[in-house]
Amino acid sequence: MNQRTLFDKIWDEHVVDVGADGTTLLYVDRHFLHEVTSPQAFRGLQLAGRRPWRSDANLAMPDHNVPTKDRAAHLDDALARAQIEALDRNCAEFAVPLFRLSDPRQGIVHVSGPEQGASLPGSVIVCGDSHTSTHGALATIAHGIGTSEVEHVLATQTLLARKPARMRVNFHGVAGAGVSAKDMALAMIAKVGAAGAQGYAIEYAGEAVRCLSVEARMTLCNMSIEAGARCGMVAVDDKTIEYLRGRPMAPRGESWDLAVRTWRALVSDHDAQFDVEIEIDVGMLGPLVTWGTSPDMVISVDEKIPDPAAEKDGTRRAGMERALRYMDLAPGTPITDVRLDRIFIGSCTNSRLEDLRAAAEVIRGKHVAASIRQALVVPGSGLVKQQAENEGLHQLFIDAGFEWRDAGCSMCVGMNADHLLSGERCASTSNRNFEDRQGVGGRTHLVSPAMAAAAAIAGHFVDIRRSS
Ligand SMILES: CC(C)[C@H](C(=O)O)[C@@H](O)C(=O)O
Ligand code: SF4
Repeated sequence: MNQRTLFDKIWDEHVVDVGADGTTLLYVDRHFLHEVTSPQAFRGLQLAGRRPWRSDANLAMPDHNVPTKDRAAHLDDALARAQIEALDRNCAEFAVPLFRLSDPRQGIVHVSGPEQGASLPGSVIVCGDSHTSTHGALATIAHGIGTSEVEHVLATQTLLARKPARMRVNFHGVAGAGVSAKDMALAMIAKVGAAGAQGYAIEYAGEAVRCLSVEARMTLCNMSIEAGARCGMVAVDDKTIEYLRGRPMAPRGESWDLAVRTWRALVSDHDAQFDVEIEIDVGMLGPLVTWGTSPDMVISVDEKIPDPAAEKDGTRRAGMERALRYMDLAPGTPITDVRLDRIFIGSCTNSRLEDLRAAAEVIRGKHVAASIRQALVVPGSGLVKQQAENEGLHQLFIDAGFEWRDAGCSMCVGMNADHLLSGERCASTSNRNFEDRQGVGGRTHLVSPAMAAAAAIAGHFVDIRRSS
C-alpha cells in the first residue's frame, strides 16, 4: 500500500480541484483574522457585494496593535484605533465571530485559537499572518496567507496552493536542564538555515518531540517560518487528544468519540517517504541565544560571539559583519558578558501558561537588576493571564519588578506603545530578531522564557544550567 506522510493525508482530504500546472484548490476548515491584514479583504468583499462562504469557519480578534495596559482609556493611537474599530464593524457586518478587546478570550490569534479548541487535528488552517504555522502542533496544515488570499478564503472557503515538498526534522535524545522547545526551534533553524526549508512542509518527529507538551510543540511549530518553511506540524498522540478534550470549540459527546477515532490516523505511515530528513540530538544542545539579525545567527549561552574572519564564504562573512555592527557586538565576547536594557516575555512563540511558569520559576524571590530599564510580561491571551493570576504567577513577576500586562503581540513587533528605543538591547522570547523589529534601531536577542527571566535578574545573559 502507498505509504503517506501526515502532510499528504491532510492535503489529500482537502483537494477540491487540481489545475493542469499542479495548482490545487484547497478547502480551508478554519480561517483566523486579525486587525492588521483583514481591512482590505473585507473592503474587497464589500465592493464585490459578496458574503463569507461559511461565517462560522472564521474567528477574528485584534492582537497586533492593541494596548497592553489601561486598554479602555488608551486607544489613543489613531491607526490602531481605526484598525480595531474596523475589525469590530467588519465582523458585525459579515457575521464573523469576534473576540473583542474587552473579551477575556481575546489574545494573540495563535494563542487564543488553539486555546479555544478552534484548531482541530486534520484541518487546513490559514490566517493573514506568517506564524499561523503554530497551529501545526495539533496535526494541521497551518500557514500564513496574504491579504488578497484572506479575501479569497472569506468569499470561497478555499485557497489556491501548490504542494510543498516534505521535510522531517527528527529530534533524538533527552533534552538537558535549561533546554526548551525554544532552543530546539533555534537549533533547527541554525541547522537548516533561515531560508533552508523554503518550499517545504516540515513534520517534527522523534522521541524529544513526543516528550514535549502540546504548548511546547506550538513553540516549535511557530518558528517553522523562520527556517522559510511553508508550515510545521506534529502528529497526533495522546497529548494532542488530552489537550483538546473539553475545549469550548472542540467536538462533544458522540462527535468527540468519532473525531478522536479519525484523529488517531493522523500520523505519517511507517514507511512514508520524505524529500529531506534532518537529525538533531537534543542531548547536545545548551540554552541558546541569538547574537545577530537573523534567527539562525545563534550560539549556546556558554559560547562567544563568532568572528566573521573565520567565515570562508564571502557573502556570509559580509552578513555577519553587518549584523555585528547593527548589534554593536565584538567577535570573541562571551555572550554572558552582554548587558541588556529590556526584557520581553511574550509573543505567539512563548506566552502560554507553561512559558510564564518557566519564567516565574527562575525569578521567584529575586529582583530585576537595577540596570534593566523595563521587564515586560505579556500573556498570550486574556485566559492565560487569568490562569496565571489564579496560580499567583503575576505576584511573583510584580514583586520581582516586572510589568504585568494585558494580552497582545506587544514588543514582539512594536506596533503598539511597547517598543525598543534606538540602540536598546532586549532579551526577547519572540521569534524574529531582524533589524528594527522591536523598534527602530532596537537590538533583539531571541531566547527561551527561562533564559529571558534569568537575564532580567542578572542584567546580562546567564547560563541557567549553572545559576540557581
Ligand atoms: C503583521 C503580520 C502580517 C506579521 C506576520 O505575518 O508575521 C506579524 O505577525 C509578524 O510577526 O511580523
Ligand atoms: S506575537 Fe509577534 S510573531 Fe506572533 S503574530 Fe504577533 S507580531 Fe507576529
